Amino acid sequence: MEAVLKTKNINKYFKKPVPFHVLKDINFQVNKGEFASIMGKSGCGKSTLLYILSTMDTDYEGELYLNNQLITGQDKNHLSYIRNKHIGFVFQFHYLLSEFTVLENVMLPAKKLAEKSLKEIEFDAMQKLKMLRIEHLAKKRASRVSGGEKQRVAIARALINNPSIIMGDEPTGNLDSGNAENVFNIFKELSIQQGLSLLIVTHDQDFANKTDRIIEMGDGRIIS
Ligand SMILES: Nc1ncnc2c1ncn2[C@@H]1O[C@H](COP(=O)(O)OP(=O)(O)OP(=O)(O)O)[C@@H](O)[C@H]1O
Repeated sequence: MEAVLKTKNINKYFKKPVPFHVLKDINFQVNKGEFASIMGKSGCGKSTLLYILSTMDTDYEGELYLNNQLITGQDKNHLSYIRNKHIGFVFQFHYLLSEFTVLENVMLPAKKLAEKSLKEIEFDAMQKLKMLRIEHLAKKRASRVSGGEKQRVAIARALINNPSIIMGDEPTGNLDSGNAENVFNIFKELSIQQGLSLLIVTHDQDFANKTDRIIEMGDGRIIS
């Protein structure tokens, strides 16, 4: 199995307000095309782990690999590049720029990467919007589309640089059941048809049950 993401003995400590061992010996991997979810009680360390896996937090012990490349210890600029190129994020809140159009929002991470011309980026962004069946919204301001549509725009934006993995922190947390199912189906399609890996933190048992694997966390550890 080809690992897209892999951790070796990740441990994390918070020093304040009191010393606290928040993540304990985290060892797992997500394979190419695998759709995995992370579940666990509030406060067990899911967001803290995702913050490390997404390369945002570098203050931990152990090793993190992305596409077999050691990420731990890389400098900030390189981490920012890796994050933008290889990881797509979808959060509970969409974080779209409300005054920008849908198309402009989707184009932003590719503009930041600056590896393609604006014409190419616009073409790619339209392709992603078509894939998510929201191309008719391209010229609308982000503030003018519905909640479910906003989350699909956020997914299109996460996909624009063709990442190896999508990470999500409760991406369906703000959606009604119909829209949540929609997002699940999009993720499933991406994993099957494009071999994209997904690692999604969720409190939604129905959502998790339908993923390929549930990673259960408890008290800072992976328990199953
Ligand atoms: N910056 C911080 N400093 C100190 N303690 C923290 C910090 N961030 C989080 N914690 C603590 O670490 C533990 C894990 O928090 P985390 O946010 O990772 O949990 P979670 O599983 O994502 O919870 P939830 O499901 O409620 O989002 C909690 O006890 C939290 O209070």
